Amino acid sequence: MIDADRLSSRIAELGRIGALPGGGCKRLALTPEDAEGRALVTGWFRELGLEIATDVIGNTWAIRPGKRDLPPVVMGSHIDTVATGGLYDGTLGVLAGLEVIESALEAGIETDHPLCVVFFTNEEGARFAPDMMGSGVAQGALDLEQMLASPGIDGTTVGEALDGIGARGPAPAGALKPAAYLELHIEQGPVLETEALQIGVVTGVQGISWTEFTVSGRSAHAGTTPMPLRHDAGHVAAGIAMEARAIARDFGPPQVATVGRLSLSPDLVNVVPESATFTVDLRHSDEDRLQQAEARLFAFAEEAARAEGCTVTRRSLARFEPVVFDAGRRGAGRAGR
Ligand SMILES: NC(=O)NCCC(=O)O
Repeated sequence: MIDADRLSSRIAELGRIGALPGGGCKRLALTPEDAEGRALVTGWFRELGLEIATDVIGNTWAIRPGKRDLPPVVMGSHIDTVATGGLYDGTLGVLAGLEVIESALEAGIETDHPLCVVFFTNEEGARFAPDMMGSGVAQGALDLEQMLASPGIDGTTVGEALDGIGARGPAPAGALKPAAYLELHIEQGPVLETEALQIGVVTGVQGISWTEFTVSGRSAHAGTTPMPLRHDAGHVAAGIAMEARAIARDFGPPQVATVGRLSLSPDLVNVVPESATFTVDLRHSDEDRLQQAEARLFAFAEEAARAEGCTVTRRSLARFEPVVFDAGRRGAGRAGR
């Protein structure tokens, strides 16, 4: 039996780090708050006498040895949050993994495979793109050097931020080789709750496409510049944002589209913007549909910029193909219901 009270109290204690006044918390990756969270969780690993390791991108894991020389069954998630994060997002997966190990230790249960709990660095991608960075590096899906050079929203690179909080470890990327990976995660959307379901087995991960657009036009006086003579970067950005929404509408579920960041320059009430930088997050569980959504958006952006006498450039911040989870593991989840 796991100790649900111990699990809840750990979730609450971790949630006090970076707590927001109205509830929830903010522990952006590799900030001092993240460092405090890492220290707390690693302290719990240490109290159980587990073998702790940290790799070059700050992924940290703890192992309870198994009876046989086999790769570990890994449980975990992340402890970084977005700027308006919930208490359970990521932390549940890490602390539930810890709880499984502690309960097994208390009950004297020995397993063939080692049991491992891990927290991956920058899974949220809120400070540094892309998301799922630590696990991507661990699995060889993302290049370590490129990720270390990735600039954050404040200009600091991942490498600098890792060193800033002393989170860079000696273990090489890919040192953690799981036999299987299990993650308990709070639902990140409202569907289970709307349908009054307690729990679901996740079937896969959406394909993710993050693009940063920069539109360049010409600043001009808002009062005296006739509309046909404008090269309004803000107008083009607004059109592209509307098109992203139209794509989601036309494609239908599960296509989703989000403009999460947008900044105009010079960002003044009475000046036509000379530049606009913004992001579009497109997701779909089918790779062909995702590519079609990207193609439509990119073509629209070119045309919208041209029509306004502006130019547009784009930069890919994240691109992951959809993943379908292992059928055997999913079936095991259903059998246990
Ligand atoms: N909470 C969480 O696991 N986030 C993944 C990042 C994303 O969905 O962009």
